[in-house]
Amino acid sequence: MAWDLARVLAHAAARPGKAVSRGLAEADGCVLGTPLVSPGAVPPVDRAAMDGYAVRGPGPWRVNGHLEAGAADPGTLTDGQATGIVTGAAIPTGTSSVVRYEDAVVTGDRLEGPADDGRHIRRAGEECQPGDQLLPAGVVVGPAVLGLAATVGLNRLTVIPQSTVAALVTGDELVHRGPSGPGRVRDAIGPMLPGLITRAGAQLVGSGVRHLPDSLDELTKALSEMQADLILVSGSSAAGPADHLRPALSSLGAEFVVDGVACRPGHPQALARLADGRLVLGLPGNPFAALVAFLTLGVATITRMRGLRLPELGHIAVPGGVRCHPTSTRLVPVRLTAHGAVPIGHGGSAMLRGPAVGDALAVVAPGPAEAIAARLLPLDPGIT
Ligand SMILES: Nc1nc2c(c(=O)[nH]1)N[C@H]1C(S)=C(S)[C@@H](COP(=O)(O)OP(=O)(O)OC[C@H]3O[C@@H](n4cnc5c(N)ncnc54)[C@H](O)[C@@H]3O)O[C@H]1N2
Ligand code: MOO
Repeated sequence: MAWDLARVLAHAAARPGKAVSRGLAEADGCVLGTPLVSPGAVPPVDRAAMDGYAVRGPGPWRVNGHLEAGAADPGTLTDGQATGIVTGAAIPTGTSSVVRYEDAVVTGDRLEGPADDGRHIRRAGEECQPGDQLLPAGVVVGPAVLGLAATVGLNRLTVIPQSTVAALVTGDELVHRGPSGPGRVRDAIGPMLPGLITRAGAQLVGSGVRHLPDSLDELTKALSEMQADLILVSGSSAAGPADHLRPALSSLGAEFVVDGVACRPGHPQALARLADGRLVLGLPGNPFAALVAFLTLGVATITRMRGLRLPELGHIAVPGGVRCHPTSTRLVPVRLTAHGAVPIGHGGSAMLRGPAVGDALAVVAPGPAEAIAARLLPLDPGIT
């Protein structure tokens, strides 16, 4: 299956989560399920934009007191009156201007200074009016959205919650500390998965990445038991005697959405749906191939679960050219420069050196010779 089609099918196969109401702190990283509408005006009243004196009419003025930031009733000024005020405090009724401390000349209770009408005043409703739609549904909730929600007085947001992802790393040869050696391969996929899952906008469930031996029974049991919207399984995607993913999926009656992708690396990746709707993503055991598979099918499914559209990938020039594969899409680690993308090598399917120093992957369409342009797939799935 062509790489682009596999991505689209993976996106279409996932179900968007149902919108729920969440407190602001718990809504971080979720997607707005309904538009963010301001219940009131912001600011609710006219406020001082600078520390100084609220004044009325032309100077000089007589200073009659000082307003604290939390003063509930700022009172009223008459012509020729001034009151000390702090940034953000409600201004007294009748205020025509605020004179900054650094512009003020104070002699006893007499104040002089520049006072253009309306200067240094934040008007009520200047940021928004009651009922204004500030953000549409489908926006990812980040720090600024949380701050905005609080500014307009909201305590909760309606959001599509993060989807849940479980991660299984298989392989009898894998070790999790120290170097590789004869009969030992250091697990390089397990350490990548939590960050990839979180950056993609999902939540790793269980007690983190789970390690399984090459056993059909154990894999089948784990797949039938793990409660998550998406289950990642690395290292049993090919056709060898220890590659149990496809037999396990068959025994569970799973239906394949994608069964192999025409891309290099990562061609054995697969996505299947279990009878109860949970999705299972097979990540090839070669570490760069596993990363490519997560960025291809994993990100597409999580994107849909978040209620988001599959982002279009932008095009970039590859001025030095990059070799095409005749029938498969190539995913090539590149550095981004002012002139375009530059392949950086070390992009073999068992290597992570290229992607670790790269800024992105160039998506090189199949073709007979060399490409001088490609699309860009972010290596950080949090970047769209
Ligand atoms: N007869 C075929 N053999 C292979 C094919 C094929 O189509 N037909 N495809 C090759 C490609 S391409 C890939 S990629 C791998 C996929 O293999 P599996 O997903 O079954 O994974 P393994 O066989 O267990 O491992 C392959 C390779 O990767 C190393 N590995 C596995 N897990 C990890 C890990 N967590 N960290 C680091 N390295 C890992 C493992 O030791 C093997 O060297 O199959 C090819 N063969
Ligand atoms: O295509 Mo495999 O997925 O190269 O390593």
